[in-house]
Amino acid sequence: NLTACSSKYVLSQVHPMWQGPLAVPGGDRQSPIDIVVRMSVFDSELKPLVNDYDPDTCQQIWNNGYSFLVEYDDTTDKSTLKGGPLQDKFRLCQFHFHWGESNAWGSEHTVDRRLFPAELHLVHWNADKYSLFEEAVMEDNGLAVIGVFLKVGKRHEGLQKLVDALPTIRHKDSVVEFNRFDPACLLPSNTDDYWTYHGSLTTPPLTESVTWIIMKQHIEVSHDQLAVFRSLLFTSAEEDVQKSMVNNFRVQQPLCGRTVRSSFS
Ligand SMILES: COc1ccc(C)cc1NC(=O)Nc1ccc2c(c1)[B-](O)(O)OC2
Ligand SMILES: [Zn+2]
Repeated sequence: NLTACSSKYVLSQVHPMWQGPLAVPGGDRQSPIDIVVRMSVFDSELKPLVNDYDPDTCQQIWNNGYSFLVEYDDTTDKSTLKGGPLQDKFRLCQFHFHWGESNAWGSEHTVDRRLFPAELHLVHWNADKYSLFEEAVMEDNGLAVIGVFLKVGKRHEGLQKLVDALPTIRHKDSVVEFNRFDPACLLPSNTDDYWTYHGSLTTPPLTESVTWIIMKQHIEVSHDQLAVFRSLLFTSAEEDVQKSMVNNFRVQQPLCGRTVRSSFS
């Protein structure tokens, strides 16, 4: 729908979590999107991704009232991402997931309209250009986010350590120490095949600062592991009505003439 692209301000969908429309300045590169495979353009210049994560930089896991975040110490270059479509070196700051109340939906991006039960986002910021995540999140080319689709299948051994910590952060704003988790274990075996496009955060402030790198290959987690995600709560311990943390995804946004490039033909 071109109207959503040409207007100076686009009203993002009225999202249950955000109580009403959100005006986003100049919203013509919003995320997530549907990746139409046959419309993506193979770019032979795209390099393999180079991720170099140090599990010792893992610090804590917390429930922010919308997802759960595993946060990393990003004060040094110990956990970095470069290569792929990126010109600069990016530092890992956190990863989180989006999921549905059922296995039928939950991802933010889709591939030829196909929904996955969940999607992992590994968030990095441009440490060559900025000195803080808070700065980079407001700037063009400030963030690089790796998206990985989750499918329900065999149990993911690496994920289990994280799943076991979730009951200790059931409520919004709860935090626990979380150490020595290697996020590389959540990447698919093949990270050379991906789609990439310029987009935005999918939650406020919805800034258009993200180079998205969406993996073609998904990872598998078990039904029971995903069920523990759904045992989290949007609400804090004080609230008298507890709401289960499910469907924490944004609806697909208009492509507005953007090209999605693929690293594979
Ligand atoms: C209230 O939220 C904030 C307050 C202050 C600052 C500096 C940033 C944020 N939000 C933020 O970083 N969101 C955010 C960051 C990265 C990603 C996403 C959301 B996603 O689209 O889900 O995947 C990648
Ligand atoms: Zn996300």
